[in-house]
Amino acid sequence: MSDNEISRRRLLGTVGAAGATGLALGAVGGAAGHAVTAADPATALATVGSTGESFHGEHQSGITSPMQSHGHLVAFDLVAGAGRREAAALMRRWSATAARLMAGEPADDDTGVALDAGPSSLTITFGFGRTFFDRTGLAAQRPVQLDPLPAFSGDRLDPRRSEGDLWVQIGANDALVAFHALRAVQKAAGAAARTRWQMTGFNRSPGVTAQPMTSRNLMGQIDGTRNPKPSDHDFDRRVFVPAAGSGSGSPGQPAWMAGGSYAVVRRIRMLLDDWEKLNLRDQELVIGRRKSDGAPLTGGGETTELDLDRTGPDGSLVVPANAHARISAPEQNAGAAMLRRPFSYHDGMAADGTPDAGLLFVCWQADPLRGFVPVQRKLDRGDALSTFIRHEASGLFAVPGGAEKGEYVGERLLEP
Ligand SMILES: C=CC1=C(C)c2cc3[nH]c(cc4nc(cc5[nH]c(cc1n2)c(C)c5CCC(=O)O)C(CCC(=O)O)=C4C)c(C)c3C=C
Ligand SMILES: [Fe+2]
Repeated sequence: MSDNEISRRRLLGTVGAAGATGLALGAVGGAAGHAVTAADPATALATVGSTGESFHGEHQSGITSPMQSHGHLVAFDLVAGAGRREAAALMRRWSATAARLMAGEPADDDTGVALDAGPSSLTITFGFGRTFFDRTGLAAQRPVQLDPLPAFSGDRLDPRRSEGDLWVQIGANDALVAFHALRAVQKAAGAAARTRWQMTGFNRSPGVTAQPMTSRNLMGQIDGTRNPKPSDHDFDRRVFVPAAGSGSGSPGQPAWMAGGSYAVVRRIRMLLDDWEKLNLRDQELVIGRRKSDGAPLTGGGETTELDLDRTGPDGSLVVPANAHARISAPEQNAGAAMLRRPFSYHDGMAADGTPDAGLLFVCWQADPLRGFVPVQRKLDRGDALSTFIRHEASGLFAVPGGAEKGEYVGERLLEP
């Protein structure tokens, strides 16, 4: 064991105590304005570093886990000649790597990038794309839910940054921990799979607002208010595939998907130069909610229901007919709903000089035909927001249930 590993483990030994006592965030990182070195007096690990998510469980982590400040989405294709055996070995390696990193332990042949940091709420989530099943001879096991998404009129999709045999979502509350996990996953792919595309995103850092609050996107809106909540009576039914025979299931789901979910991934560019030219009132009419606090234009606070029938003194609807929050509401889409868990992205400047920035939109549902598809169909026809966004890449992935101890993710598909 190297000295670095020893010091990392020593540091991790403080994790339990730090987490339990709930350290003041003021202790993080030492004084501002000078570089903090190892010679400075030690402080225990801050809550943000010491918090960890569990790799094992009924569902994979990274679906209902709190949104993290740093993320990587990466798709892989199996190499020519790699089939079911190689895919099973790959999922075994990836699961072992994820379990270690999420516990704050180093990977095999560790790069050292995350040494000294705690788990930092790292999650690593694995999914299978439609093409995975033909490549591995498992076409009979492919869920119909992975049938291609319909083409939408506003789509400007780049196939080189879309789909893929395998998909990995990485999230962490530290940029180095997230990058370290990305490299470890890529390295563990070995000779079996090659990166097809990779995207990097971010959200607010934990602790930067006076109270915990719904995140903002790069248009400045509070985004996520009306997400289904784990405490909702129908949350599990909406988000996760039920076990066969539970009586509550989506039809046609294979047994290996029990406890799993479907991720729709869209890289949605925001046309920020155009958006930022709109005055505040017009920006709020596009969404149907106030920008400052996310409250409906019909009044109340962030969590007050929209009054979709309310008209103003001139007789026009207060929440316009084409407002995004109206068109996407479950009440307008036969109950269709999804759990939105996005990252923002900023990839510098596009060739035309505008910011290449927007939303890595990731949404989770038990069946895309009862979640993303009907809602996007409706948005595609008449959403006021569509003038200011462009869907540039797309992916649909079956994300199996979580692994029990001693099991790897996808084992129920690959070695039933
Ligand atoms: C097909 C699904 C959706 C896409 C694509 C989408 C893109 C998108 N949305 C925002 C900003 C906001 N969306 C809000 C609400 C909202 N959006 C969707 C679906 C998609 N959005 C749903 C299902 C909902 C909830 C509707 C409801 O339950 O009533 C909001 C309002 C606040 C909130 O509830 O989260 C904002 C703001 C952007 C910027 C965007 C693409 C870049
Ligand atoms: Fe939305």
